[in-house]
Amino acid sequence: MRTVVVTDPPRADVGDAETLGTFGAATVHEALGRVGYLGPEFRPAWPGARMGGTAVTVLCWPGDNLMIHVAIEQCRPGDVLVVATNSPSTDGLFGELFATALAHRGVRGVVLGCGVRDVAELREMGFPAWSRVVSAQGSVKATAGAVNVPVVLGGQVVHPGDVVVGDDDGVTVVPRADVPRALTASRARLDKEAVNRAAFQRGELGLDRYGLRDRLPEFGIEYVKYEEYVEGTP
Ligand SMILES: O=C([O-])CC(=O)C(=O)O
Ligand SMILES: [Mg+2]
Repeated sequence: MRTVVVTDPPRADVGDAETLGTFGAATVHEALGRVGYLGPEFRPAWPGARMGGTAVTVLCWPGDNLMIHVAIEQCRPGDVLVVATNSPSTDGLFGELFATALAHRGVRGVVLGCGVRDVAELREMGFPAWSRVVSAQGSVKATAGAVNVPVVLGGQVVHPGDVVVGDDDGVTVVPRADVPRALTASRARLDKEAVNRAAFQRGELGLDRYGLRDRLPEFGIEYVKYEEYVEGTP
């Protein structure tokens, strides 16, 4: 690995990233074809956190947040800091002091493959943060890593400039080239869900609405009266 800091990488439109943030992690993930989700391990540090921004990526050594200090200078308004470690770590590499510096630069949030700390302060500040764990474990500032190189988090490759969407459901990453498709497909999905929601509010069933009732035999699903079921049960 080269200990490089890549400056000014191309990034997705920050307005588009913000819009995808309002759509949410689940909608964007579904709209793209059920891809890009970092998985259920990535949890918000406080409930209600929501954001969409463009990735500034950081590769740190476990227990060492030197490269976060280096990365902050590279962050521009509308960015999201995405922190990976080059071997698994639960240490609390990031807290409210880093968040203060990022908020000053107009950064919309942070996603950490390791731990976060100062959760109460992050909640009070309203600074969005997602991580695998909460951990008070402190860090050193000793080892070089990289900034704005591709990193892997939750099995997904995150390139600098990709869109990162986070909410209570977790985090979804959208490759920069897929942003136009994500916007169109997410809007279509939200419109479709609005129509379905209205139908469910009227009492319609998904079984009928989605044409599933006629397909029940195909799934091998049969209806059996309770008495028959009990009699047939050994
Ligand atoms: O300083 C650290 O190592 C992380 C932290 O707690 C903060 O950013 O407030
Ligand atoms: Mg702290």
